[in-house]
Amino acid sequence: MTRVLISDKMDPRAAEVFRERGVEVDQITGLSPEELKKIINDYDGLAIRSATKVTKDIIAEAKNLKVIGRAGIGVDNIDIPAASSAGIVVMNTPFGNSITTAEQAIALMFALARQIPEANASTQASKWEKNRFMGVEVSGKTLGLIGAGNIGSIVADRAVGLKMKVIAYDPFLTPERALELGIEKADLETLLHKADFITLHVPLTDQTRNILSRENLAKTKKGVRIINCARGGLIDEEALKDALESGHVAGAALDVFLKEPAKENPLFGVPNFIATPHLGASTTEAQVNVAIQVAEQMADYLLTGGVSNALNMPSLSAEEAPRVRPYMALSEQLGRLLGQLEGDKIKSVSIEVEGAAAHLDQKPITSAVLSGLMGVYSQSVNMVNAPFLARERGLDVREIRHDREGAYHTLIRVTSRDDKGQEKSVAGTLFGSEGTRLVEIFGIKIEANLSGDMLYIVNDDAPGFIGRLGTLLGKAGVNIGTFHLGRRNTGGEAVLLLSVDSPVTAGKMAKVAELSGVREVKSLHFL
Ligand SMILES: NC(=O)C1=CN([C@@H]2O[C@H](COP(=O)(O)OP(=O)(O)OC[C@H]3O[C@@H](n4cnc5c(N)ncnc54)[C@H](O)[C@@H]3O)[C@@H](O)[C@H]2O)C=CC1
Ligand SMILES: O=C(O)C(=O)COP(=O)(O)O
Repeated sequence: MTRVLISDKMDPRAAEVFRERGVEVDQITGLSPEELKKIINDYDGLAIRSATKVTKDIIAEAKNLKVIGRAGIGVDNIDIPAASSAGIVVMNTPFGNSITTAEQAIALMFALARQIPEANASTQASKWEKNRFMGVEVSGKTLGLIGAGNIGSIVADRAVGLKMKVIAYDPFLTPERALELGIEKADLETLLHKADFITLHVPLTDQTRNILSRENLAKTKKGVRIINCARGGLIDEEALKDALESGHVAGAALDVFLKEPAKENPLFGVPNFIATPHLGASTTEAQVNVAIQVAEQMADYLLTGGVSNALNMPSLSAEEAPRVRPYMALSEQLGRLLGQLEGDKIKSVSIEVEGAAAHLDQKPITSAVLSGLMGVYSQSVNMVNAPFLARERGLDVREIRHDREGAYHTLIRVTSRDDKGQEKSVAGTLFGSEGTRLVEIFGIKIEANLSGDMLYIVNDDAPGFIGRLGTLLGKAGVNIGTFHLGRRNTGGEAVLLLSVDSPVTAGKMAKVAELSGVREVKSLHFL
């Protein structure tokens, strides 16, 4: 039975969805890394929010884990390279909590502008300090967005509605999109100089870490107010403390901290500072959205192979999966065939799709070819980690799509190139419900099913050979299942692909190799 662990607080609808889909689910929150390590091996899926840290060490113990689902956006608590090399799909829910988080940023902007938390505390302490809490209007002010992706764009939309002027620093924001949002694209320097409010909506990466450094904070306009609902680590907390204390920064509201849970922080107790405990995504609506979505996505993957919102694998919808799966099987076989015949001589590979295959997303096909090719060397290779391992090995991979239809209604051709530039190519098609078929090997037309144990023999195309081979294999007790023959038009060379009932031992292979007329022999295995 497929089993999933939910290791963070999550709306109960996640567990309901898993159960409705026939997936067994345990929800155990607050586990220490050691406790999680001990039990993770029992699960096929792990559903988390931001509290669980899925480190390399945890992944090393997760021998059965196939998918990690993040009910939310940020995946900086997951070691994605480690998951990828272990063949584990990592998926998130990129839109389910965006509105909620954007609303939190706007709420914090108002809280800063009108000092609402302090005014609340003072009033309830019976002080009635009407003169102390003089605020500022946001209307007409400049809001500087650092990051204008999903959340940043929603913040921009709300801020434009509040009659603010919005400028955005985001190298990936196109001028057309900026125009559509009614905002202005700016470089970081300009934004720092002009903004009355700055709000951060970028992921935490090596490029964004400390983006509001001490140096950059010093470049901001005096009296600026800063909001961070994205990730701790984007702002130098010590420098922000100093800037608040000196009055250069008039206020700061942080939902996220360098170290979470933030039980202690240099900013705590500093004037004009507002803190919330990573509540950006915490509304009923957002939590229901992300819980249902993550459970659906994970169940789809575990039960049907459908992939959505994966960060380390191409998407494949549950509806698309049955249509693409036969192509993936064919691609895997072609990759495996080439991998077994050409081995580590392969320096580059090109994957061509033609006919019906050209209308499909090519990414799953490429992943499947690479998974077959690299799977020859390691049993832990799969669709997720194959492209990653190929890159690591320096394998050059090209994808080519032909709209033309040739002799077959659909065709996949895989060509390898060795370091001397020599090309070897295999091609296959799908035959309706009958499944996959190899149709060409190294320039020779053939028709063969690639499955189980097989023998690949290149021999002189001369009378009597097949009889001699049959006799030898018969005497050796090797039962032939299927027999496929192809010949080159020139050069008197033929190719034989035989399926055999059990692997042929090295001793018997040597006897075949000695048979007169044999130029090459190899035993092959397919899944
Ligand atoms: N506080 C909370 O509870 C929540 C926090 N978040 C966080 O909000 C952040 C933004 O989320 P989304 O808008 O959904 O992400 P997104 O991926 O849609 O947008 C991020 C934007 O940042 C831009 N960007 C990337 N690198 C950049 C750089 N070096 N300089 C400037 N811009 C850069 C990208 O081009 C992109 O447009 C993430 O860090 C996410 O983890 C998300 C949900 C809830
Ligand atoms: O979705 C995100 O990136 C968040 O930061 C939300 O975190 P949470 O699920 O509330 O722990």
